[in-house]
Amino acid sequence: MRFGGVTAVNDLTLHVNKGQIVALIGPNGAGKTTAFNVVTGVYTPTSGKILFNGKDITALKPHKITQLGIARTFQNIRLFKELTVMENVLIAKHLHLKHGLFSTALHLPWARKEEKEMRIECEELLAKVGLIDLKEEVASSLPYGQQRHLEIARALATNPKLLLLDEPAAGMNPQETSELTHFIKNIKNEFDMTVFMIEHHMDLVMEISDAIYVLDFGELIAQGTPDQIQQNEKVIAAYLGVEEDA
Ligand SMILES: Nc1ncnc2c1ncn2[C@@H]1O[C@H](COP(=O)(O)OP(=O)(O)OP(=O)(O)O)[C@@H](O)[C@H]1O
Repeated sequence: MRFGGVTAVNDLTLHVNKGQIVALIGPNGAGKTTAFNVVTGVYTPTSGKILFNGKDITALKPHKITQLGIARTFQNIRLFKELTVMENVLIAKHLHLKHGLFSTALHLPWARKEEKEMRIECEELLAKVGLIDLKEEVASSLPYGQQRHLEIARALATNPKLLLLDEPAAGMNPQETSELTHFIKNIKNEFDMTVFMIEHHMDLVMEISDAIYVLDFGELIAQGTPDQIQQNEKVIAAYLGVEEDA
């Protein structure tokens, strides 16, 4: 992926296998978010291909890619802060509603039925992720860690097969990071989910990843299991030697 004269990601080949948690790590500016943006259709790669379940999804529009089963969260929290936990998840669910928000607003009978079914599905989702007791709380009133959990729950409301998490532990203290680690593990099991994440918190990455890819200046410098990555000298030099969250 080039931006004018800048090659943000160069010659990256990366596989995320079904049922795995795969992490993409690397120093600031290494090209991680650009890689996510290419996968989710925000950018069309200058060259190369993105395959999802064997289908070429290169250059599809973001909403089309979401419909095919890829959901994502962002580095910064993007909740509807004044809406409740339930409403935040319901809005995401509407993306998949056949009749759309307009017919729901008109209270057409088939829209009402679908709305009711959606509410049930959202309640089931919130129960699975441990947020059901907070469903009527306003999003901004939740502690930071739970706002992050809600963002992930909202991404799950589109029934993805693959979940992309862009620095889910950004700004978290060790306690919140540890809770997030359990949260992601739980999601993987509850939803039989495949997870591809960018993360700087090495405790989290090393504990839950099946495979890790390391980018530096847009180039892949290493890939392997957490043990292999921890011992890789190129990685230590490029990344693990620098302070986390730098
Ligand atoms: N839209 C854009 N236009 C021009 N250059 C861009 C654009 N997006 C990213 N870049 C450049 O691409 C390179 C990679 O940036 P990117 O944000 O992908 O890195 P990153 O690894 O996600 O960093 P961070 O950990 O800070 O989020 C940087 O040099 C950045 O300035």
